[in-house]
Amino acid sequence: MSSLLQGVSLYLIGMMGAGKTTVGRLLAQQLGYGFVDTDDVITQATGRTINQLFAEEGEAAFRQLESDVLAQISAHLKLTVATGGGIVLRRENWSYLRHGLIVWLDVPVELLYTRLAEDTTRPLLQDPDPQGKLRSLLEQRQPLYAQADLHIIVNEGETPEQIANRVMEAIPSVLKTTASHQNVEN
Ligand SMILES: Nc1ncnc2c1ncn2[C@@H]1O[C@H](COP(=O)(O)OP(=O)(O)O)[C@@H](O)[C@H]1O
Ligand SMILES: O=C(O)C1=C[C@@H](OP(=O)(O)O)[C@@H](O)[C@H](O)C1
Ligand SMILES: [Mg+2]
Repeated sequence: MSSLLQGVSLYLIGMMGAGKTTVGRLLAQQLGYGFVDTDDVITQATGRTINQLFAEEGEAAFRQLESDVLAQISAHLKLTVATGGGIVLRRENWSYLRHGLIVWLDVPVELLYTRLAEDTTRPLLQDPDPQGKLRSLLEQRQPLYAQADLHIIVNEGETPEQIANRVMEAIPSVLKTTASHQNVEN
């Protein structure tokens, strides 16, 4: 598979709780790729948590850091990149994501909510109605996530391993589509 990909990196996008970090690690192992999580790079570089950054600097400053980090990551091949759920919001980020194959992990809001109900590390969910917040964020972002190369609809009860396997199985179909597009256009 990694020879088929020819070193092209994978970028996982999707909502908070979709499993980008968890599934991304597994995919990196399976592909023999490096693994990078944009949130981890930001917290390591700043020495602050995502909660602290949102509280002390604001979301706009966080988004700028996120774009800067993504720009640097996109210079590398052979990575599986777990992004933060809001990476799709900035147009400039798409030019970096397009360096690789973009995979949308699409998880129903009810499932996201059960996964994140006890979680305190996502500042945007520190809201009186976290499920409603997830719903409105998804409504806003869905058309952006839909620009991914690969759309993986995750079902309840599917393990991270099963999801990673489905991504692996789906990759050749996207590469084939890309190649046939090129044939038509050239
Ligand atoms: N397929 C899955 N089934 C059950 N729980 C999962 C699954 N994938 C991820 N999780 C859990 O959901 C939470 C969010 O996962 P995470 O990988 O951090 O998502 P993201 O990076 O997309 O926000 C974590 O507690 C993780 O263990
Ligand atoms: O959806 C978002 O806007 C965010 C998602 C988080 O990452 P995960 O998607 O890994 O939870 C993190 O970047 C930050 O809390 C903002
Ligand atoms: Mg994550």
